[in-house]
Amino acid sequence: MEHLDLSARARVAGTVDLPGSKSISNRTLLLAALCQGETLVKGLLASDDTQRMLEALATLGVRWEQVGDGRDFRIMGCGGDFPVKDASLFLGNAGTAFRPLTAALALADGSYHLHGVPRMHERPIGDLVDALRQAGARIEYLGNQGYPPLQIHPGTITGERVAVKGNVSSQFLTGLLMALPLAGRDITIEVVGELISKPYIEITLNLLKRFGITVERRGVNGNDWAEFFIPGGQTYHSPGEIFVEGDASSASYFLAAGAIAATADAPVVVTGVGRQSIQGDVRFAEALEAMGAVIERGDNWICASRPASGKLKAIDMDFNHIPDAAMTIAVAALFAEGTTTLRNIESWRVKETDRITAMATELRKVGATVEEGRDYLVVTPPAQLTPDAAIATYDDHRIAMCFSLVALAAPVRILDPGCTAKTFPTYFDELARITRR
Ligand SMILES: O=C(O)C1=C[C@@H](OP(=O)(O)O)[C@@H](O)[C@H](O)C1
Ligand SMILES: C=C(OP(=O)(O)O)C(=O)O
Repeated sequence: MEHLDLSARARVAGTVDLPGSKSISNRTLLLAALCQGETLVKGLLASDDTQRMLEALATLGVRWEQVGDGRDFRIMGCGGDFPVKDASLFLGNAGTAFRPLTAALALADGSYHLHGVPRMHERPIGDLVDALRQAGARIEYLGNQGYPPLQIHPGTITGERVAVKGNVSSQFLTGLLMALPLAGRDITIEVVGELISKPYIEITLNLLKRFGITVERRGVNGNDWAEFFIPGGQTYHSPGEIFVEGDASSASYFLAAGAIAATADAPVVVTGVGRQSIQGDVRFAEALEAMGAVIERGDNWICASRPASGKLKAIDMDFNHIPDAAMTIAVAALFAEGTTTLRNIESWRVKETDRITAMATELRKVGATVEEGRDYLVVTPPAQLTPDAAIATYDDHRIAMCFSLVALAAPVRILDPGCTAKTFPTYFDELARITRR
């Protein structure tokens, strides 16, 4: 297997211009397709996940073209009436493509076969399919019940109320929120049980608003996330031009590097996200602050350096709101004094791999003592990190990226480093630019 050997690099300093946000890129592409008219999407992320969405839209007959330096795209929307009515779409392992497209195509009066990589066929989608079926959609499981691949048949939307479970993935609710305005009638979405990953719903609502769609969030019995009312008779309106801000989850690796090893006079700075960001993962910086790191923020940048005392301290925190960036804390914990506990992260088990087990396994390879629970991880660092560990990455971009931080103390081998292409193909080049011996 291909690998990348990272030699020990004790110093880190410099600025990283972040690539575009995955979550915003894929939402924006689909919303632009659902519009009547053209949208210029600026600063789109170039990665496997966005490529899957672009290819899917092309297969569905949505015209788009690359403009300028390659990061800007013009999308010619089709008002939700996809020209191609019978298609097979390969969606890789992109949850932000698979879940919202399932919802949009279930309402699109066509026959669509949706499939992905083997791991995508192990990632649940049953709660979304159940909700769409309540609204009148006709969706068939082609493999295991509750999982992709799916065959969507033409259906008629009849329901006025759908219930969706919120405790496995917020992407199911995101898919419904993006697609149900197409139904042309008043619809209420009821969220059953605890909703996880809430900040991703904020991203969805924010972007829907920019595309002219009104959604009323209604609290019930003190739960602000209980219901979403979508008034009928709405159409998606292109904002004309939309700019994709930098990826806040991708920022986490550089900010953690700064918090571990940068000095205050030569910090690590990421540009593209800051105080104005609409992504929940900017709150990763708060977790670093709790560990003692020095963080500064501007409207469009965040800067990190190590604590004045020199060493990070352990934290015990609920990470349900930032599940992706939280993986970076599990590795930063190797550099902290004491035992770090990450709580309420059960969704890790159904992502690119079972991330709780995978992180525990790989953290142990560098010498950490790790306790793994159903929905938590407890990490105690060793006195010294074990050198030359070979980190398996399970085709999970975030495992490859967060374990690169081990090199701030000990040489480490990252197996299959190319897996970062899912969201950040140039990650290791950027890391090399800011690290020194
Ligand atoms: O909606 C989104 O853009 C995402 C939601 C999160 O998933 P869950 O809601 O499944 O936690 C996150 O992990 C994923 O990377 C992106
Ligand atoms: C969980 C992730 O991806 P997806 O959008 O495929 O759910 C992730 O990027 O960490």
